[in-house]
Amino acid sequence: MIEIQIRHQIFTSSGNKFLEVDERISEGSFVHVSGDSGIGKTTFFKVLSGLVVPDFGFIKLNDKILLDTANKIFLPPQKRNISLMFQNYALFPNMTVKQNIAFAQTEKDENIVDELLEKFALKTFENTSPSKLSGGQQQRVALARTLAQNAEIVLLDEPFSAVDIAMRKVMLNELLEFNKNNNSTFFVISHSEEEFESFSTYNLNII
Ligand SMILES: Nc1ncnc2c1ncn2[C@@H]1O[C@H](COP(=O)(O)OP(=O)(O)OP(=O)(O)O)[C@@H](O)[C@H]1O
Repeated sequence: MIEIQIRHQIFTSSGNKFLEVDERISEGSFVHVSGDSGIGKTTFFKVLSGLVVPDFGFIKLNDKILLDTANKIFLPPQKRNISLMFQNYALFPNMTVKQNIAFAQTEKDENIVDELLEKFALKTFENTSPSKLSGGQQQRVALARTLAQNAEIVLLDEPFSAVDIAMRKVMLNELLEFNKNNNSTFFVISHSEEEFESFSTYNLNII
């Protein structure tokens, strides 16, 4: 079970508001995160992963407390076993595609890297710098890198925004398979409701 309680003031162009989340989510869920633009979805991911400390927060993953502001408990990002794919990919320009994907692995496993290169049609670019790739190709590298971490919680911020429809299907199937096989919990921010409606097991709408 994942318990999440967050209250955090965010500063938007239309004034200050509170990002408020209070949810209990079963492990292994595929969570579709929705909400208006600028409502705080990315900030929510940053709080979950430990990049932002909220004004108030309690996050528990099974028996492990990741955050408890009332008791001054804060596990840093590297101790949370959560992987995060940013909207802007944040790939390392001085590494090849393959090195980018392998970098994230705490336990190195080249077979997994090769499998991901294959599945996301990146094999031919494995020794290329990501800066030479198109936006959609870079997004595929970012997603492969995030999955390669094999984390308990996977956070994906608009993971398909730059890829074409055919590749979206491939990537989506890959995510679902990964979700099922690894029992990791996925949180996916996406504006395409209909794409996620049929298979997401939990809806988290931020208001
Ligand atoms: N650490 C922070 N503390 C307070 N406010 C923040 C913080 N980080 C971002 N903000 C503000 O919170 C607001 C919400 O931003 P955020 O990127 O989380 O929204 P979003 O729902 O992901 O938007 P979009 O769907 O357009 O990507 C923005 O106006 C931003 O300036």
